[in-house]
Amino acid sequence: MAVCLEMKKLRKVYKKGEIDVEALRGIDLVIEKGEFVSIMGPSGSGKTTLLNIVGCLDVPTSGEVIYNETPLHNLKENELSDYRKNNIGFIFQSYNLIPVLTVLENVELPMVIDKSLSVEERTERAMKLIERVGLKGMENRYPRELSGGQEQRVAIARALVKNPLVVLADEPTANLDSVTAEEIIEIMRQMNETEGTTFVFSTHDPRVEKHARRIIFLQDGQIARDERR
Ligand SMILES: Nc1ncnc2c1ncn2[C@@H]1O[C@H](COP(=O)(O)OP(=O)(O)OP(=O)(O)O)[C@@H](O)[C@H]1O
Repeated sequence: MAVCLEMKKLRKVYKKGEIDVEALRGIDLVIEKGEFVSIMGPSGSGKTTLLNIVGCLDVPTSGEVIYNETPLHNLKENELSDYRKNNIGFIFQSYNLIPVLTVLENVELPMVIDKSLSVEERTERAMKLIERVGLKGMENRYPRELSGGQEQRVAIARALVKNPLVVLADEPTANLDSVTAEEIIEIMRQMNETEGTTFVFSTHDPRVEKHARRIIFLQDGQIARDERR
């Protein structure tokens, strides 16, 4: 299997006044292409910090993140932001859709700055994903006209629209009821199987856990267990 993403001796220390908070204390982890990985652990164990660093939204205090043989620490700030836009899809617990844009426009958004695609190609690709996440016929609705589960489906379509190397999801089901939470994970799983997209998501939720193929348990900023199923 080809390596998608590698973390080497990752450390993150937050300064809180006089106090240093060690959020990550030496994470070594290899994630292969096509994996479906859940990061679990108690509140404060470092899940969000880890996803933020892997997603180029924050930088580690020390250690390395290497994507597909690209070491992120060699990139300048603007290069890092380009790398993120082109290679990483995000799904957030609060969906983060743009309220004044329709479902179709939200899904098209990551492609708008990409001049290599025509308007027709963008629309076609977005519509295909909207259908794949089960929202055909809802493309002209606004986020306020959708349920939480439907909003998260839009977010999944948006995260996938540029064929990213990896999709990172920080507690994607935190605001959903249990049936909807399982549906959302099931859609992510189908995308993982059919498109081969690598997914890394954090969760507290045991209902979600059972769908993961690999579970990394964090405890106090370290990997306590790494289970494959
Ligand atoms: N910006 C920050 N400044 C200072 N400390 C922070 C900051 N962000 C996180 N921390 C601390 O780092 C540690 C790890 O936090 P993190 O949010 O990564 O944990 P988590 O596992 O995602 O928690 P939760 O499940 O509650 O979201 C915690 O002790 C937290 O208080």
